[in-house]
Amino acid sequence: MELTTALLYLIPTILLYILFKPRSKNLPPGPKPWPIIGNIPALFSSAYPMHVALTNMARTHGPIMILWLGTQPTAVASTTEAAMEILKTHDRSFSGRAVRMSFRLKHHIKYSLVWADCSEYWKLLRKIVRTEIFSPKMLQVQEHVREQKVAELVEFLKGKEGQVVKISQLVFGTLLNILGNVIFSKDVFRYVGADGDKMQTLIKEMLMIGAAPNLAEFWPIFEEFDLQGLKKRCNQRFSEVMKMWKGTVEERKVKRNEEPKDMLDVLLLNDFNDAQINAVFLETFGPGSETSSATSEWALAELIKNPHILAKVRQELDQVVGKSTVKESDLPHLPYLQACIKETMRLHPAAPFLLPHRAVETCPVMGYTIPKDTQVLVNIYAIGRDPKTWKEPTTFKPERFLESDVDYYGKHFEFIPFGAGRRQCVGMPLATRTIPLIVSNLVQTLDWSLPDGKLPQDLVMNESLSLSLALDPTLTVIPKSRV
Ligand code: HEM
Repeated sequence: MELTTALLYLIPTILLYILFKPRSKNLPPGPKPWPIIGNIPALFSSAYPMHVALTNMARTHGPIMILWLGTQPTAVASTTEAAMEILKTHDRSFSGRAVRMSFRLKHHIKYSLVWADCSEYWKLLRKIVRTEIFSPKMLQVQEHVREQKVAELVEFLKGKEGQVVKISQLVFGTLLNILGNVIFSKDVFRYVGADGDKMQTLIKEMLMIGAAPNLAEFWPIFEEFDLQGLKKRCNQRFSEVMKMWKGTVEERKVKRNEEPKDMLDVLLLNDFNDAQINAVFLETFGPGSETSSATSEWALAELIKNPHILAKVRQELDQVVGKSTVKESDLPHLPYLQACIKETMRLHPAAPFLLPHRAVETCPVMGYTIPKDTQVLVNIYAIGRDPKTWKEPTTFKPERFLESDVDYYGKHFEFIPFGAGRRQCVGMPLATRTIPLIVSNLVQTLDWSLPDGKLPQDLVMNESLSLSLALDPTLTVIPKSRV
């Protein structure tokens, strides 16, 4: 019945599309689209994952190109200059979000930080997050908790000596615990025991569902039918995950901390209601965990694959930290480690297209016209591997960051793993502490070998793109305590 109704909508839409196909002038170049389906076949039937397919297409069509995903125009920026025009010169015009259909949940989207346009509420939320939740003071208050969570990970791994472990799963759990403590001062992941990873499963499933291609994104006419059931499945996970923290929120409403100690205290102090609190929690657990764990996994994989670089990291740790455990306060004194993390983010950006932007008004870019409501992707994967900017672009070479002042804060458009401008990642101050802390502790205290007697050079570094740009297959390693 639903399908029949959908077809009744679709047929007139196709006819209208053929008759009144948008013929905006001066669009950027791009591959020739098919009627109705646009460039979907070129993109999804390619032998390469989407980020590589788009990088290859840009070689033919140039720094800014346009593709039609079904009936929806998508502009893709693939050079430093194009990124700068979008995120700096015309930052306001491109500050909208192209909202993933599966995330358009009734009680969520209204209060979303990630998916809202730059409304007054969005501005307030960002201000609170920046100045009260990830402020230098609050980050310092919680520093010892993050160090403790990383120490627990290391202890667990020491107990797994000689056994094969999937590192990303454990790092993801550690990050959920770090975030759980940022959010409401509680762990949400247990290394052992039934249901210890329930939150992890729900968050991953939600992100996976959200990242899956949704027909309604290509043909918005299908939105209300939810033909693939993606929105419904996402909503179910959201309801379940909310139940996991409901008790904590209710308890805190009754018994408040005098001084704000975590995100929940801050939100209650600012009179946030339950729906607002749920949205903020979800959007901290979601983007915070997956991106940081993918980056930590890539960094460890690169260090294992490049033993001479790992040796330099350990030498720096020996000199700066000696026999003590690496603390967050050591991180500013470990430039080589920091260079390794930057090099990881250049080669393997967790969000290779940032999050999808949207033109809130028609705007020029590099002499072309981007029509209002076009989805805009900034291909930082292509930018990070552009041979015009980077020597030996596909080689893992941390030294390049020691020799330059290029940093990830959003001023150097050739390297923007956290984005730039008004939609830049709000979690950057946390991520830039947590990831080097995890990676340095893992290599300081443990030696790593590969299963089945494989040598470092045998490590396969294939990428897959779903929730984020992930190592595929995931890194399986055997830990051994270092003496
Ligand atoms: C390696 C770690 C991380 C990376 C690479 C990363 C990357 C990004 C990127 C590329 C964006 C979109 C920027 C744009 O569209 O222009 C973003 C947005 C965002 N990130 Fe992160 N992120 C990381 C960690 C975190 C953490 C730890 C949190 C929170 C705890 C977080 C929360 C957010 C939020 C809420 C947004 C949406 C901001 C907005 O639209 O206004 N991220 N992040």
